[in-house]
Amino acid sequence: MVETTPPASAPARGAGQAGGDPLMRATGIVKDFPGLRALDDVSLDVRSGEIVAIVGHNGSGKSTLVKILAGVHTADEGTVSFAGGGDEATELHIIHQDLGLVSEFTAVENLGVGAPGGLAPTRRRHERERARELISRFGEAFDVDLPISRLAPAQRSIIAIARALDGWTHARNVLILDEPTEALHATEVEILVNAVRRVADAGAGVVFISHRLDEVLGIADRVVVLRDGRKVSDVAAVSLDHDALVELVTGAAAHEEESPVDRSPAGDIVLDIAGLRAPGVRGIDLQLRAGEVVGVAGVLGSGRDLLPSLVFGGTRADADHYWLSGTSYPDRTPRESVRRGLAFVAGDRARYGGIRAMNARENMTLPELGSLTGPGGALRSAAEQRLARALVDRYDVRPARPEQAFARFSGGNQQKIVFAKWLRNDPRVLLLEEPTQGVDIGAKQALYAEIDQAAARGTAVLVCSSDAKELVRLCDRVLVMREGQIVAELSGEQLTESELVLQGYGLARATVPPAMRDGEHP
Ligand SMILES: Nc1ncnc2c1ncn2[C@@H]1O[C@H](COP(=O)(O)OP(=O)(O)OP(=O)(O)O)[C@@H](O)[C@H]1O
Repeated sequence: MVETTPPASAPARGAGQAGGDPLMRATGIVKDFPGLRALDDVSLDVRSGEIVAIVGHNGSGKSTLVKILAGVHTADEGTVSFAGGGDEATELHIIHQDLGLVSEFTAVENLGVGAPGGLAPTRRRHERERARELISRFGEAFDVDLPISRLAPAQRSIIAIARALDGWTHARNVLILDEPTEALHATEVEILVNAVRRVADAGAGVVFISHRLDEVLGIADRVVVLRDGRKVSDVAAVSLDHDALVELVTGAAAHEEESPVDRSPAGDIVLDIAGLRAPGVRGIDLQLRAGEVVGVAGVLGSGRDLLPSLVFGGTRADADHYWLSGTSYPDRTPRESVRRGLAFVAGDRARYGGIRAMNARENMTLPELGSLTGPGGALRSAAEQRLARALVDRYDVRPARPEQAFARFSGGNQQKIVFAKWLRNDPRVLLLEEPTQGVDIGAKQALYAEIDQAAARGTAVLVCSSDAKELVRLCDRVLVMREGQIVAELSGEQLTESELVLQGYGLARATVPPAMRDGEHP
């Protein structure tokens, strides 16, 4: 049993300096799930003023530890304690991977400053202004009256973070952020990191979970590494560099990152769209050829994250024309899109990625069961099981249990299952939104290889990502969006991380997409 015992209060050192007795102390935590020890004798101290990063491969136990600290799970062994008592008791504030927001509510309602609907106009105005002010601390300004399901992932993250920081009665609390930056563009990350640093400087303890190791080294004072449920390292961040951290996470020496593949020239046009329009997207022309990987970059609010769902038919969009494999496809729906060979790995994994109550096997085989059914339409169970087993092995899903419920896999392993589900049928067009979010450094390279191979088999790939490095690694060319329009196209030597960032912010010379030159229309 976990005892949550407030220890004798011991004030921490001055703001901004890690020191004193811990605000939070976990000792000897053990957690077993059926057939699996998720945490094995893990201890963690968090002091006032320090930012502690927890890193580890997918399934290493990070989220389980957070859930135990939060009291969501009960540990089988070990204790968790917090400093202070009464009004001074250290509180724990957590932003989980799924953010814990209500999709149908607006930003104002999610920030808890207004009950949904039914407020007097003056009060509502006041609360709207308050919500705008909270969000503006992150350098952001977006429509606080939209249901947050219509906002970009990064905007939703910002609302969750603003909510967690709002209303603290004293500064010496502990804030845990579980992969808060997965969908954020580099500059958005910087905004968040600065905000988190301010919270620590004011005297809070911060726990930051991320797979982005460079980011971890930039923000953390101390780095705790979990591997297979055990703590293998707990050291000052200054004593680590990228390679040392990779080695601690993977247990193997860091190897050079794969260089981009040399692709054969792209084939015929598979997807040909002109004048795609929807709220936030103002007339986009897009052509994808068989075998090419095209990226979409842009800052928060540029329309970057809207594009895959608009192309897929998950969100309604008008277009002057929309041709798929030479056939007009004016009325798009997700079901029909799948039938016509479109696949969509959505950024919002919790909502669209997988069906939580189904197991991994059912999730992976769901989009296309035709090849697994016999003459009478009955499912050939043995064939389905064989396929599920092969996919679990190929994508290195851990644990390798096709019968385990999707919801019980760690976030990164859920992403591998979603990939396996969409890639297994060689889609004509593969739409990817933040394809490696929550995926650890080893699995990321494996997913990149899968994308390369899909392209080599002739799939046209569209990849929207906040990670410029990822776009440079994966893409033949990258379209840069700003204010709902494509403002540049980068390829060849122009396609660099810095150029993508400059173009995203409109700080570089405009590059006219080749297809728009000389009045030519794609
Ligand atoms: N409710 C559950 N039932 C069974 N197994 C679970 C449950 N929750 C987590 N696990 C397992 O415990 C292990 C640790 O999972 P956890 O979510 O803590 O990993 P993680 O380090 O947060 O991974 P990721 O980086 O992918 O988010 C995994 O093998 C996971 O499948």
